[in-house]
Amino acid sequence: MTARGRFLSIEGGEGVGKSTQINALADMIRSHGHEVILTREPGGTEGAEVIRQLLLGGSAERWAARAEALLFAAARSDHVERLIEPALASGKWVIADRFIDSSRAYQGAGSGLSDDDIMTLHGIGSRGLLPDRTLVLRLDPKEAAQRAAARDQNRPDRIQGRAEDFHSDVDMAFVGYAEREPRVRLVDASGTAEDVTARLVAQISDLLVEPA
Ligand SMILES: Nc1ncnc2c1ncn2[C@@H]1O[C@H](COP(=O)(O)OP(=O)(O)OP(=O)(O)O)[C@@H](O)[C@H]1O
Ligand SMILES: Cc1cn([C@H]2C[C@H](O)[C@@H](COP(=O)(O)O)O2)c(=O)[nH]c1=O
Repeated sequence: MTARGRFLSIEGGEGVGKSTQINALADMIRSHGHEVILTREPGGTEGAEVIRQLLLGGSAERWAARAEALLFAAARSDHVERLIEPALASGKWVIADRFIDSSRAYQGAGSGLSDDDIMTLHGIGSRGLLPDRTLVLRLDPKEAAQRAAARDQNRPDRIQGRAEDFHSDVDMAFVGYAEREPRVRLVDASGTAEDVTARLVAQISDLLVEPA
């Protein structure tokens, strides 16, 4: 019987380097003999990518907080059922650029829904699937904002463009998860990309047993 693959998520605020790091992390895991699938949220499947456009485009007021949370949960449900679960069942590793902890931090802590409500939606949509390990990249907010602004030529998406207080609540929520939940690890995202990759690898080394 094929051993189930491992599921990792990379989390954190805007511009901290998540998308940059998942490729380097995947290369390192592949060098240990594992097949790795990279994916992102919202998105990862055809339907979820359509929902991504609905969520990230349009005016700041396009969605009320509860509708927004439901749309993220719907996108995640399709992503889990059609991509993540089949990949894990066939022994592949999956690395997701954001997962449920983004909903807890952005729609929960940032937008006022309770953690219980977010997790109830996750229970219905995705049978409560949690990553084996969640790596939260943290960077000084000014440096992260500069990185994101340079990348996006100062055109933030609907959620990225929210107030500083919102993003600070999101960041503190991630810190709280790491304090209470052993699967969640904080990783310093300052320095070179290579420095950051080394810190990420150190946080998953216990999972990296070579396949038989
Ligand atoms: N260690 C680093 N040092 C300097 N610049 C970096 C570093 N890592 C990533 N960057 C640059 O910072 C910008 C943001 O990085 P990236 O897109 O990986 O962040 P992200 O966390 O995925 O952002 P978002 O959540 O907003 O999509 C990119 O232009 C990237 O090239
Ligand atoms: C999964 C998820 C994401 N978000 C927010 C966080 C970001 O502002 C965008 C995604 O953009 P990225 O460039 O791909 O990081 O969506 C959220 O609010 N809730 C979620 O569950």
